[in-house]
Amino acid sequence: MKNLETSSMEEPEKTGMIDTWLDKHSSIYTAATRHAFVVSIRDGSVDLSSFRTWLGQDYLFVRGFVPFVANVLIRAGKESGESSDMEVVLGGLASLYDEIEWFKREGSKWNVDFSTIVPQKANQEYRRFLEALMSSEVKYAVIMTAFWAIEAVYQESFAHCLEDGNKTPAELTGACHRWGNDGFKQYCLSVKNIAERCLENASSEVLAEAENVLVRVLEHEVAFWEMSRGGN
Ligand SMILES: Cc1ncc(CN)c(N)n1
Repeated sequence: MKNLETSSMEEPEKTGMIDTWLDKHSSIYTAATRHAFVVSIRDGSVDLSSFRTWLGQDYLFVRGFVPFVANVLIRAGKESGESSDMEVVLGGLASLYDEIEWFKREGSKWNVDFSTIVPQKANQEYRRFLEALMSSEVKYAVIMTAFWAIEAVYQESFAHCLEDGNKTPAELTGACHRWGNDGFKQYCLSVKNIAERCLENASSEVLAEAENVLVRVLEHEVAFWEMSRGGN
């Protein structure tokens, strides 16, 4: 299985449309990447029943995310015009196999029986949104922007739980390393650079759609954290 932690090449950060949009929508971006649930992991006050809720719901989310990434992969092969896009997305897709195995191990560790878990409203709505994005009507630049945002929120959030001064409980650092490691950060940067390259040549309609989709992803991420914090 491809290991994102060791295989990513260092990519330079470029400033483009996405950073402009993140500045413009900074309050929802901060709400998604510094949510109270994430901050509670970092400061050690996390309610473990919330963590268990997140674990079960995210397992279901990731199973729905696999076909979404597979769709991105097909489109990278057909529509991108850059052969390296496919490798970047393929690396992400391959790592989802490990991610599902990791969830199963965590499920046993935390006594979360995934077979009995029903997706909550925020999860269902997020997955419906992903399904809509898989339509062939949605432009490659738009789906790439969404793909980047989905991955980047987890990267930023969990990296925050590992930054200096954290009191993240030892039993939760595995989750934080899964998305907070440098390889995942570089992979997110590769996806961002693909999205930026596509946005450079996009029409104003496509740019408006990509901006809207970016904000919608952030809203879904906030709702997902909120749902997790609700516990049960
Ligand atoms: C809700 C959510 N968003 C993003 C990711 C990162 N793939 C995730 N696992 N779950």
